Amino acid sequence: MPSIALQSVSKSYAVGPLAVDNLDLTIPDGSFTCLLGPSGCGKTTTLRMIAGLEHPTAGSITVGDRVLDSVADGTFVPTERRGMGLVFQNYALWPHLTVARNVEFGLKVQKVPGPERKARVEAALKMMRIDGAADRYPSQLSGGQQQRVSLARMLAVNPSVLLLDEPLSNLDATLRLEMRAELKRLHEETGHTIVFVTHDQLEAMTMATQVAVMKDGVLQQLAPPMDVYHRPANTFVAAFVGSPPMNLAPCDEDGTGLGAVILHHLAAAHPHDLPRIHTVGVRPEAIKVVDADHPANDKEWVFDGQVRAVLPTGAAWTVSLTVGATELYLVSTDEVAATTGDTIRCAVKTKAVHLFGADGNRLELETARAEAAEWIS
Ligand SMILES: Nc1ncnc2c1ncn2[C@@H]1O[C@H](COP(=O)(O)OP(=O)(O)OP(=O)(O)O)[C@@H](O)[C@H]1O
Repeated sequence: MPSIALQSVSKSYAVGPLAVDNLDLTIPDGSFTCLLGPSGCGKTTTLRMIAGLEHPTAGSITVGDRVLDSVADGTFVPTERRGMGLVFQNYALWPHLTVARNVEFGLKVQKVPGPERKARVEAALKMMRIDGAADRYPSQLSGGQQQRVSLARMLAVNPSVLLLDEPLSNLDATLRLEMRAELKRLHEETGHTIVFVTHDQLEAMTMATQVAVMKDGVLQQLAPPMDVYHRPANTFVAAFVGSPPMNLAPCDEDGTGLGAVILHHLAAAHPHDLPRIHTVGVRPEAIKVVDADHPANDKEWVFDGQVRAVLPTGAAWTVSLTVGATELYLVSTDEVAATTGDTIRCAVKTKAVHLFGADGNRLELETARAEAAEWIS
């Protein structure tokens, strides 16, 4: 199936602000696209519009040359003719059918012959590790098991586009991890196009080939997960993706706050980069604990922080520390042998510092430098 393209798509309901605001989004064939954002940002509405369960109030949705929706010329292709498989949070299993019959249902509609139907039902149940419950009814299953049945039902039909709305939300942590791996493997094996709604950044980071980060109905960034992480488009994305989130420090005008201190350091390293930078950001893992006599230098921002708490997670140490009036988090994979109240010396590579302008948008060092040159002249 060719790419799905949403062009200038908006959606308003009778009450409230725009649920989706002028969205341009291309979902390439074979991609695993995660719609990521906090509750109410318009993810589900976007998915439902792709599915044909909701009408856009402006814009168009196309698949290659085929128009699925166009507000301008009144085109609307109903859900069942879009060839997409749907799994929503609320399972929608038939209560009077057993698990196996639920999974079989779509295949019957497609008139798949009996023996093939049986084989496909068995394979889908096995893949979702729910084959032991084939003869039970949905009311006899836990929420997580029901979620797996609805995934199995969709997989059995084998649609070329899978639309999934938080399909793993009711699973426990172990199963969730397994299912992520399963879905990722499935995607790599089948080459299906997957659109996956989640508010869980880890889920998006681990599975997606591209992540669409949304806030208040507006697309904030569309990029591969590593780009979203390493080059967040703005302070919202920087703070939303990552756990603990990126440390953000405003560069207050009186020059006393942490942001200003970092900026001062950057200015020493890059004398013309000062103006336009409003906020600086540092990922927790970019802060390294160094020896107490580690010297200041122009490649790193070196500072002393007071330890508020050391939080070992087993694989790493998360440290909450204060630097002046600012609280920071650092994450270290080496043991941090410090306790509350200790002073530790830390270093951050200058190139690991993220810069944001007054509008919250990312500034590349080169851009900042060019703007500074313009500002100075
Ligand atoms: N049927 C509806 N009528 C009125 N407003 C709605 C309706 N459905 C959604 N909204 C509003 O549209 C906005 C976007 O909702 P949507 O469900 O798409 O967000 P979401 O990002 O999927 O949130 P969640 O993660 O909580 O499901 C919200 O402000 C919501 O209140």
